[in-house]
Order: sequence, then structure tokens, then C-alpha cells
Amino acid sequence: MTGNTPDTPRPPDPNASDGERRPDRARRSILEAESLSFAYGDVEILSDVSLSVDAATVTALIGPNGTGKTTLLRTLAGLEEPTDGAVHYHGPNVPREIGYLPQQPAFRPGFTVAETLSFYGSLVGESRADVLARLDRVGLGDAADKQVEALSGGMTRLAGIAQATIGDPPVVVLDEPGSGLDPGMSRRIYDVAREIAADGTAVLVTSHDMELVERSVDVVAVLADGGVTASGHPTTLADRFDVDSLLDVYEAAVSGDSSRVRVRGETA
Ligand SMILES: Nc1ncnc2c1ncn2[C@@H]1O[C@H](COP(=O)(O)OP(=O)(O)OP(=O)(O)O)[C@@H](O)[C@H]1O
Repeated sequence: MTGNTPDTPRPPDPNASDGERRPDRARRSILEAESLSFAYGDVEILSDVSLSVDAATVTALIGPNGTGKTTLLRTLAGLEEPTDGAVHYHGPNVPREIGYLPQQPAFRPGFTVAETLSFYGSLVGESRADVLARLDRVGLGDAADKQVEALSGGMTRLAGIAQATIGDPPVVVLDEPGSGLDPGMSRRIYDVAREIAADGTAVLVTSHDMELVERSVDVVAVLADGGVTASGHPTTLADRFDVDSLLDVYEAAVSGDSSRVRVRGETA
């Protein structure tokens, strides 16, 4: 079976380790990759990847450049069809199930930020006031009347993050949301991700900022050589690898020469 399939909610995993279990509530999978594989032509990028994206949780996918994080996010978001395995959506039946921030968000020129986001909001019944509140939340309130083509790279990303949350989808997938943002704004975006998760949303991010991930997320999944090589709460992972930081976990969980970029499953 391939593609996104709706499903009934699953009970929490009783085998989750203590560090992966929230003290106040059990985790509930909203989006799930099941034995998922993906190839561009005959080049396999992902192989037998299983991953759960849980409600009320910020999950970070980390891994070397070119290892397939964007490909996995796009497949989970239904933008790519897996070559094998399946993506299961276990969330409620709502107008917008998944909000997605691409790595390089772009908007059609000729419109203001508020006009652009109001258009997306109108598709799911959100008012201009709702949209302006979303812009405020990501720190872009003052740019509501700016033309989208006049936004800086970081501001465009912030607008993209606001766009991804329109309609309050049960799953929000953010591909490198902190990329191109100054440190204060990166932290703010992760705070926003935590706020959204606190409302019950399943938030999945990719990042290369280990410090920010370590202090901000509930679950980290390390993607390397086509598969998830480790996953769990940052502290649980550090304990498991007997190291002091997520950066050390990353280095232990990612095999091979970290100074080389993976290109189509090979190193270059
Ligand atoms: N459209 C495409 N056609 C062929 N190969 C592709 C295509 N898009 C990506 N790839 C290859 O798939 C692999 C995974 O790319 P992907 O963008 O998913 O990696 P990533 O982990 O997100 O990288 P980064 O951290 O640099 O953003 C890379 O080797 C890349 O060259």
C-alpha cells in the first residue's frame, strides 16, 4: 500500500521509554511513515523508514546534508509518492490536515503579505483578523501591508510559517524553519512550534541547529544512510549513547565522514 491513508487513532505505545513519555499524557500518533522507501529514478534515498509524528509533540528530524530529510517530509506531507511502504494519517477529518513549510518558501508577487495569507485563510474559513493574528504570532505583524516580493529571505520564511499554520491543521511540517533567521527569531520560531504543539498539534521540523533542537523539541529522529538510526527525547538519546549533548548524539548516530555531503546515496 502506498500514499496517505486515513486511519483510526491508535492507542499510545506502551513500550515507549520513560524519557519519550510525557508525564501528563500519552503520545498519540497523528502521522506515521510505515516501512517507507523512496527513490529518485533508480537511486534509493529512503529505505524502510518508520516514523511516528505525534500529537502535542515537537519532533525534529536531523541528519547530514543530502540524507533525505526534505524527501521524507515531502512524502509525509503527501507531496511525493513513496516507492514502497505507506503514510498513514490518524488525525481528525478537517479541511486542512497538514500544513507544510517548504525549505524555500515563495509567494506569488504583486500582493501584500496580508492579502496573500488572507487568500489561503479564505480557503479554510479564516478571516483577515485571524490571519493578522497569525502574522503577529511569528513576529511579522508590522509587515502585513508589505509586498511579498519586498520581504527579506527571513521574513519570507516567517510568512511561510504563518501560512503553514492557517486552518490549525493537526500536523504542521516545517522544513528548516530557522534557516536564514537571526538567532532571536530562530528561537522565537521554536517557541511558536512549542506553543502550537501545546495546543495538541503534531509539529515536525528539520534542522541543523543542534543546540536549538536540544532545548526545544520533545523527540529527535536521526536520519542517516537512508534510515532512522536513533530516535527519542534528546536527554534519553544522550543517556543511550553515553554522551553529554545532542551534537555528540548526532556524531555518534551518523556514520562516515561528517565533512562530506551525501550525494544520491553516495559520498562525494
Ligand atoms: N528532484 C530530485 N531528483 C533527483 N535527486 C534528488 C531530487 N531531489 C533531491 N534529490 C537527491 O536526494 C537526496 C536527498 O535530498 P534531500 O533534499 O531530501 O536531503 P536533505 O537531507 O533534506 O538535505 P539538506 O540537509 O541539504 O537540506 C540528495 O542526494 C539529493 O541530491
